[in-house]
Order: sequence, then structure tokens, then C-alpha cells
Amino acid sequence: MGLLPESKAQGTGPVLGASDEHSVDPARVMGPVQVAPRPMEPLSSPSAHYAGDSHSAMRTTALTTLPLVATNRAERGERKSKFHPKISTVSRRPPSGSELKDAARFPSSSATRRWRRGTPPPTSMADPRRSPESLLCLWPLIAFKPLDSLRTGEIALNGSQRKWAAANLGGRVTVSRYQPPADTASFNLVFLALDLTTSLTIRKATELKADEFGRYLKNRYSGQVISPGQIVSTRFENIKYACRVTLSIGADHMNPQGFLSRDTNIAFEAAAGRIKIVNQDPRPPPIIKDTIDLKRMGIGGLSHHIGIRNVRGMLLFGPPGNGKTMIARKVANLLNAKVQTVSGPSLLDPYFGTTERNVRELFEPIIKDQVKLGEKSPLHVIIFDEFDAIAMKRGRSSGSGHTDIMVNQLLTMMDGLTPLDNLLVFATTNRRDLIDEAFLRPGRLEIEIEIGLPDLAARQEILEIHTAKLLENHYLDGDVSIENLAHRTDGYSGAMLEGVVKSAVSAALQRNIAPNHLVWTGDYNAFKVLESDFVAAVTEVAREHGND
Ligand SMILES: Nc1ncnc2c1ncn2[C@@H]1O[C@H](COP(=O)(O)OP(=O)(O)OP(=O)(O)O)[C@@H](O)[C@H]1O
Repeated sequence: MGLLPESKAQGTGPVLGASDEHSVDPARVMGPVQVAPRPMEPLSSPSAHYAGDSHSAMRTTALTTLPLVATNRAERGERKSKFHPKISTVSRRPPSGSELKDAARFPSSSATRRWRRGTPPPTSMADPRRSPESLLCLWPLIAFKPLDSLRTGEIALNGSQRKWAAANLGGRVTVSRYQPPADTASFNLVFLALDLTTSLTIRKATELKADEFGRYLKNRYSGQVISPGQIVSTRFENIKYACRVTLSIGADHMNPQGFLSRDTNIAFEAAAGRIKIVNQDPRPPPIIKDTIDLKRMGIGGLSHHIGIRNVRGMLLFGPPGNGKTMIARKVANLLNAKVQTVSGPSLLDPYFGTTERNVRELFEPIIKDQVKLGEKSPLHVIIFDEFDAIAMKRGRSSGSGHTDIMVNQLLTMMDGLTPLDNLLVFATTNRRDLIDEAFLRPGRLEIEIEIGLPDLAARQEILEIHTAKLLENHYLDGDVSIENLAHRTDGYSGAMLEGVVKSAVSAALQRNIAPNHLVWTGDYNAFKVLESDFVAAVTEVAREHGND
């Protein structure tokens, strides 16, 4: 049961993953356990068991955070069994003195930095400080069951689970029990998008029936917690699929982590290649249904208006550069929708009637699909950037009343002569106060989400997102502290934080280019972006935005 070398063990983060068909026996599932990167703690109870143990032992001890050391079956002299192939194990025992020292160092390891990106499930999509990427970085969850062949204190993770958790064999992880919300209905997922391009085992072109595969997954995994980024390995019609969760939306507050239920709508994606998806519902299900508790989202008194209809639109408002457009684009893309992004001012035309025509043309393909295909129409998404330019309060403009005509036309198009059930509208604005209230009525932009400036934790997440590639390629100097940078950038928007990273990289590149020659003189392997590059970039970006 060999320990990994110290350096490797340090770099190993938390372990987690989807349960795959071999590691979960639904009858014995104990419920999800959260694996999180915490400093190791000594065992609190010698009777704490994770493997080969009874339900109750698991329940009574699972609250303890335990240090674990990964091993594999071969090391333990075990053969792969038919029912538990490819299982590696993580064994638990009291930490040695040197491991406790590691634990003290652990928080500064690159693995920890990477995992700090993880956050507990957001309480609301309306949280203005959460980036879409940050929504994808939840603590991984896994459902554990007792397995007789494991020794006391061991847990088993398959390859997909280790990959998702960036966990190596022999690495230490800590595990703690995860308590889902008591209201399980609100913890159910309403929508799940799975990307199948991770299915490496598929050698020849395969046709996958989306409807049947969806039913199979729901039968098999109903009641399991699914998280964004997770890879679920499963065998269907003799083919092993690795399904990566690219989008998951919960019933309550659009929490992206929740139970797969028989009512969860599943959409599949696969890059053009070996997997051809057929029988996919051409129109992904509505992302927002009456199952959402609108009151808890801060929208009172509209539930009875919305009934079971889909929400038609969302208004994203707040200061510039904090990801409004990005959120809209990501959601639209992941929903596999036909997306049109238009900037409000680009629709405006001084020639009489041209603006109205532009608006009409925008809606034409959507109306056509709705009339022709009805329920089978693909989902269309229109993203209106700078919406205030075309949705300004009526009665304010002096002169021709041109703006009022356009607002009326836009409202008419959104309502549709035939209700447009195939349309989802995102409108973004920095000036919520300028928008005509009529747009905010039910059936139009029913949900308003304020996306404000990021707070400290959100700034750290955003910086981590934008430095992830640098970190991965070892281009970040060891002295760079994202945490410090987050402290230094109070009041910066997401776009400004992205600018800080770009500017720091640019400064580091400059150092490696010979003056006057524009020739790279550095050593690619030794290229590092330094803490001082970031510090200078913070000031530079502030100056650019007139904030210094
Ligand atoms: N929360 C965030 N997480 C990660 N990156 C972000 C975030 N917010 C902004 N960014 C970065 O800033 C860029 C600009 O963001 P985006 O255009 O979506 O902001 P916006 O709120 O729509 O701004 P505007 O009101 O000016 O249109 C994004 O493409 C992204 O790179």
C-alpha cells in the first residue's frame, strides 16, 4: 500500500466522481459524500470506516474529515473482479508526522489553489458575483457504498472519477459527508446536458438513440447527485460511454448540482465524429419551469401568471464587464439553441420603417419554425445586448415618437401572434432604470437578474479561471498569489480582472523579447509570469479605467 512520493502526494487534490455502473449498487447506496480539499486532520475515531462496513457505521462516521492515501488493487495483490473492474482504492489510516507537516503545507500547493475554485452550490443564480464558470466548479460529490473486498478505511474510485477529481493513485484526499437540502424535490435537476465526446472507447461510427439512452440513464441513476464537470461512465447497448456533464440546472434557484430524477430532461451533445445522436428532442426542454420557486428568487406574486408555461425571457442588468453577455451566450450554447446576438443600437436606423423591419426580420425564422414545426421547433435564443437602446421607456422621446413605435413593435413581436414557445430572450443592460416596464411583465422578461461587481471570493474565482491555463502549463511563478491579487483588485469588474491577467502575461512576454528585434530570446520552459507582473498590471488596468 505504497504512499506516493511526498511531492506527488501534496499535489493530489480531493477525490470524487460519478458513481459508475460497477461501483454503485442502488440498494446499497448510502447517499452522497462530499470530498473536499481540506487540510488533513487526525482520525477522531478508530471505528470510522469507509469500506466493507455497514450503513450505520458509515453514517455515524461520515461527518469526520479523514486523511486518505490512495493505493491500487494490484499493489494489494487483488485481481480485477468481474463486478469491480478498474477500481483503485484510497485507504485511510492515521497520518504520520510528516504527513501532518504536508498538511500544513497543503494549502499553498498548486492543487489546493486549483481546488479553491470550488464553491458550495450557489444559493441562487441571481447571485451577482458568480461567473458561469464558477457555477461549474462545485465540490465534487460521490455516492459511496460498502464493498466487502475493500479493507477498512478504504474507498474505491474508478478512472473517470479520478480524472474528474484530478486525483492520482496514492494521493491523499479528505472526505466529508454532504448533506443535500431537506426539500429533495427542490434539489432535483430539471435539465441535464451531457457531452459524449469523452467516450474514448468508441472505435467505429455509432448511432445513439437519445430518447432510449436518456431513459436508461434515468432508470439507472435516478436519485444520484450530479454535478457540473462530472464524468459519468456507463455501458449502454454494449458500448461504454463517458458522459461529461456540461450543464445541469436544478429545480430550485437553478442550482446546478442536484439529484437526477425521472423528470430530468436530458440533452446529449457530441462533436461531429463517431457518435451520431438520433431521436434527440429537437427542442431542448425549457430551462425554467413552474418548478422554480420564484418567490425565493425575489420575484413575488408572479407564479400564478407563469403557471406551467415556460419563462420567455430574462433581463440581466448591472455594471459593464461582469459577464451578463457571457452568461447568456453560455446558457444558449449549452442548450443547443439557435442563437442570434444583436446589439440594441445596431437595430436602429434613421430611415423610417427600417428599424421596425430589422426587428421583424429578427423574429421571422422563429415564427416560421413555430408555425411549421410547433412543439418540434428547435429552441431559438435572442440575446439583446444594450437592450436599453431599443427598449427605452415610452413617452420620453421628443420629436417623431420613433422610439415608441419601435418599443411597441418589439413588444408585439415578443408576445407573438402565435405564442412563441420556441423562444428564449436574454436582454442585457447597464441601465435597468431606462427599460420600459412593459418589457418586464409576465410572458416577456419575467426574470431579472442583477450581475454586480464581484466580491473578494468571486474575484478570486474569476482570476483563477483566467489564470488556469497558465497554471496548467507551469507558466505561473510559484510566488504568484491569486488570493493577494483578489485583495488588491477591490472594485474591479470581471472584464478588468481578465485585463489584469492579459496585461501581466504581456509584460512577461516583453521580458523575453529582445528590444528592437521583436525576437523571442527567452526559454519557453523557463517562461514565468511573476507576481510583480501582476502587481504592475493591477495598476495599469486601474489607470486605463481611470480608477487610479
Ligand atoms: N464573472 C466572470 N467570470 C469570468 N470572466 C468574466 C466574468 N465577468 C466578466 N468576465 C470577462 O469579461 C468579459 C466581458 O464580459 P461581458 O461582455 O459578458 O460583460 P457584460 O456584463 O455583458 O458587459 P457589458 O455590459 O459591457 O456588455 C467576458 O468575456 C469574460 O472574459
